[in-house]
Order: sequence, then C-alpha cells, then structure tokens
Amino acid sequence: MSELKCAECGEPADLKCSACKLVAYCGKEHQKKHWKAHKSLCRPFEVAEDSTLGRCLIATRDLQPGDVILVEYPIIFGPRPHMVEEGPVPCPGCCRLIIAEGAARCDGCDFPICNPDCPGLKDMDRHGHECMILGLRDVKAINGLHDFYRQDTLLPLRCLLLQNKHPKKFAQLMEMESHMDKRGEDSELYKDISSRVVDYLHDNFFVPMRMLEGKSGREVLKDISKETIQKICGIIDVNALEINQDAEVTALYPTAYLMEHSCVCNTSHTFEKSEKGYAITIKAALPIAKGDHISTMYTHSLWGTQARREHLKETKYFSCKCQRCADPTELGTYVSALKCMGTKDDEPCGGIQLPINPIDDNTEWACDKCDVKLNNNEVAFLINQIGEEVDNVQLSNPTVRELDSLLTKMLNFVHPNHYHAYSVKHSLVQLYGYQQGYMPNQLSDDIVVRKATMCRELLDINKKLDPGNCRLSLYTGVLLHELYLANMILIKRKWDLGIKTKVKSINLMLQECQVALNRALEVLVNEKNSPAGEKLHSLITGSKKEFEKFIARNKIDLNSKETAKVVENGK
Ligand SMILES: C[S@@+](CC[C@H](N)C(=O)[O-])C[C@H]1O[C@@H](n2cnc3c(N)ncnc32)[C@H](O)[C@@H]1O
Repeated sequence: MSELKCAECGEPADLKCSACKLVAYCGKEHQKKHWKAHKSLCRPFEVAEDSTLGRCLIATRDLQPGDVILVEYPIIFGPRPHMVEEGPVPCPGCCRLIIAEGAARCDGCDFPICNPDCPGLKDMDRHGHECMILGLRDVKAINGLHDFYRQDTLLPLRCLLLQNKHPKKFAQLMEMESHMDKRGEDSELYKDISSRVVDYLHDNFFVPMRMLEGKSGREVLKDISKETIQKICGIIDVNALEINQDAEVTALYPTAYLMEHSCVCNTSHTFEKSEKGYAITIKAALPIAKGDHISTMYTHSLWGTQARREHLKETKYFSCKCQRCADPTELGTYVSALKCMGTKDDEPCGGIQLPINPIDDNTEWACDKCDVKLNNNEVAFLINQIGEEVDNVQLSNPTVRELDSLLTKMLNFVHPNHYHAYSVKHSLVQLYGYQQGYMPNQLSDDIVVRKATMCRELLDINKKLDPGNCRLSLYTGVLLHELYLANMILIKRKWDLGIKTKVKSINLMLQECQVALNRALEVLVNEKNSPAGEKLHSLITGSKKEFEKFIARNKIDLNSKETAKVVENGK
C-alpha cells in the first residue's frame, strides 16, 4: 500500500503533484480541490539537463508577471569573498562595513567588528562557528590589519565548516558547478586562490587546529585539502549571489543557483533582510509559458554585447548566445553601435557601424552606408579607451560642463544610444537642476527640455533591454522621477505666465508627470530592501504628494481625453 497520504483527505495517495512532486493525492478530484491551498507552495518548475547549459529550470506551467516561482533560504552566507586592500571591511558578525583601524575587536578571534554586542558574533550560523577556528591563532595585529584579518576568506571557511555541522548542506554545496576544469593549477586564478585563501587559512588556523586535534583526539574538520578549498572558491565564484543591502553579503542558495543566464531574463528576485535570514523570492517578471527556460541575469544589463560576453566568459565560463547577444542592434537599442568614420564624396558618410555577427568573437563591424569595416579588436580598443575616460570623469565628481563636453566628444565616435553615452546622460539628468549654476531657477527652458528628452530616450532603452524590470528598476525610477521634475519646472514657469491647462502641451506634460510618478513607485517595488531603493521610493512618494497638492490647488482635471492616450503610451 502507498505510504503517501492525500493532502486533502489523508487517505492513501499515489498521484503526486507533477510540478513539485512534493504532495500527493488520492485522485484528480482532491488534487483540484487542494490547488488553492497548494498553489503558493507548489514549485512551478522542474530541473532539466541541457547539453550546453548543464542543469537548468524549466517552467511546468504558464506563469504571469508577479507569480512566485521560488522562496528559499541560503545554504550559507557571509562577507563578500573579495580581498579589500584598503578602506572599509565587513564586520564578520553582520557584514556591515566598518573601518578596521580603531574598530572594536571580537573577544574570541580578535577580528575587527562593528561592536561587541553585534548579534551575529555569537550566532553559530554567522560568526559563532568560524570564530572558534579563527581564535586558534594567538597572535594579534596592531598594524597591517587588512593583511592580517582577511574577511574575504570567511565565506570559504564557513563552507568548509558545513561538512561537520550540516553534512547535507555541504553535499548540496559540493554538487554545484565549480568549473575546476577551467581553473586548473596553471591558471592565474588557481595561484591567486592558493596564496590568498588556501595558504592563509592553513598557515594561520588549520595548522594550530590540527595540533589541537592531535592533543584532544577529536577531529574538528575532516577535509581541509587545497583541492576542496579551491573547489569551494570555484563554486562561490560561479554560483553565489550578491546581496547589497546595508551590508555586503554573498550567499549560496540550494535551488536558485540553477537558473541559467539570459541577457533578457524573465525573472526578478528580492532578498529578505538579515533578520529574516536573507530568504530569496524569485518571481516571474515576464509571462513564462510552460516549457520555457527560467532565467536570471549574471552580468550588467547596461553593458554592450562585447563587454557582457567577455565578462560572462571570464567569470562564468560560457559564451552567451541569447537573443540580445545575437542581435547586432541589441533589441533595437543600438547601445553598442559606433558612428562610422568613413566618408562619401568627401563628406562623413553618416552611417553607423554594427557587428556583422556579434556572437562571433572575431566578427567584423560594418557600416550601413559605406564600405568601411573594423575588426572586433579595434572596436574593443576604442570602447575601452572611451570607457576609461568615462570612469575617470565620473569618479572625479564632475561638473555639468565636464560631462557635457565628454558627451560631445564621445558622440564623434559612438551612437547617441551607446552605453557609454547612456552612462554620461544618466549622470547629466541628475545634475541638471541640482548643481550650482544649474539650479532649477538657473536652467534655461532649452536645458530643461534637454533633461526631459534625455530621460525619455534612456527610459526607452531601459524598456527594450529590461522589459520585465528585472535589473534596471533603480535606473528607471531615477529617470521617471527626473522626467517628472523637468516637466514640473516647465509647467510652473508657464503657469506663472498664465498659460494653463488650456494648452495641450501642458496638459500632456501634467499627465506624463502623473504616469511617471505612479510607474516609478511601481518599478521600485522590488527594491524595497535596498537602501538606494528605499531612499528613492520615499523621495518619489514625497514628489507624488507635492504633485497631488498642485493638481488639487489648481483644480486640474487630469482625466481629460488625452490622459488615456498618455497613460497607454507610458505603460
Ligand atoms: C550558476 S550555474 C547554473 C547551474 C549549472 N547549469 C549547473 O548545472 O550547475 C552557472 C553555469 O551554468 C552554465 N550556464 C548558465 N547560463 C548559461 C547560458 N546562457 N549559456 C551557457 N551556459 C550557461 C555555465 O556553465 C555557468 O557557469
């Protein structure tokens, strides 16, 4: 007789839910009846094996945007595994950034901490367990804190510690892809991890640990081999997710890691706060049909194809061939397009250069108006040079004038939608109206119009690159808010001159403001746990109240005929 019991009536059952295989029923009728209760728990995907992707997730039923696909807790989490040579470091208890010099020290291991009452210090799922190992080194550092207390090695150590405390979780972890075949002993990465992680842990903590084990006759950790530590570092690099809330945490999840990459992914995810154990919730961001692959994005949506593919190859060891990578125009955005330098009848030809086959690393770039061709390396060289200049200017706290002139110079070489131009324009729209000399009352109408136009252009790019608002919601939120502010400057100027809603353009701008503010709050829903998202959300909520007061004070009817038109277009 079946050991399974029907989830509806408790009678013996042999019909398992085909989607999650976690519950069973005595028959179809009870399965149907139980669906309402089971729906939110049922996992709407199965794990499949693909010859290119490895394991991946396939939808087992149709999903609509907003449908929950998965909620789960991490197997392990800890401070980001990147070495910090100077500047703030994460507290091992809570991962919040602290200045190590002069910080309080942990009673158990002497690592710099945020404060002695940090609850994570004694928590065995956070610092508590590793502290026992770290405390075996009896030397303390006064100077050279960054070399001596290496928070970047704590996550690999926490992974190693799972083998005794949570052997099942350790086994789950070790099943993940590490790509050790591509990170062999001769690779720079292997050598770097050998000295940065393996030797550090061995020399400082595992040598005294083995001595103690010898004396006590009790084994603390079975496997501390360099192969296992290297593999764990590979697993972290390939599978871990970054949680950037008020602390910089890196976590590994038991199922979420199986999502494949796509540059136009169909899910979004959010993390609960530290108190709730950093549970991840993955939701459909676009309609997903039964049989579709469930995907996320491993790289930056606002990089061009060359940069994204190179990053994926270097860090995740595969060549992306997704719909966006395969399209020379990148979904009609032209974010990698160049201006052709060729001439026709002694005049600039006015054409644009695009890669002939963007998923071929040796592709040529051809002009749509003349015969000039460039090779991929020449393009990479030019784009890297422009990128370096953009980074240098952006880091120097630039003035509007400096950014404007950088943009003008850059537009001799790249399409106005190029991602480097995008980055400069995104900064500019946030400086017009804020920087001395460019305060709202100092801006000419032309500049305000320029700000609004840039916002609309960048929003159009965001919509094409990230239709499900999975990755660019903060960028989109900022742009929608700046569009509202630009419109309001123009509206108030015209209002003061007595030109009111009779004028169609003012009506349209008012309606665009309303749509922009509502949409901005909508797109920020998934950012509620990020400090930047929270701040922006409250700023926009304030603007919305201001806007509503303006509408009420001036008795404006936003429901005139054109409203429907604008709302439709804005959606
Ligand atoms: C986080 S893991 C995903 C799970 C993995 N497929 C497995 O079987 O464990 C990331 C790895 O999956 C593979 N992968 C993910 N997305 C891919 C894609 N779009 N094309 C090719 N390989 C992909 C790559 O090997 C990549 O390093």
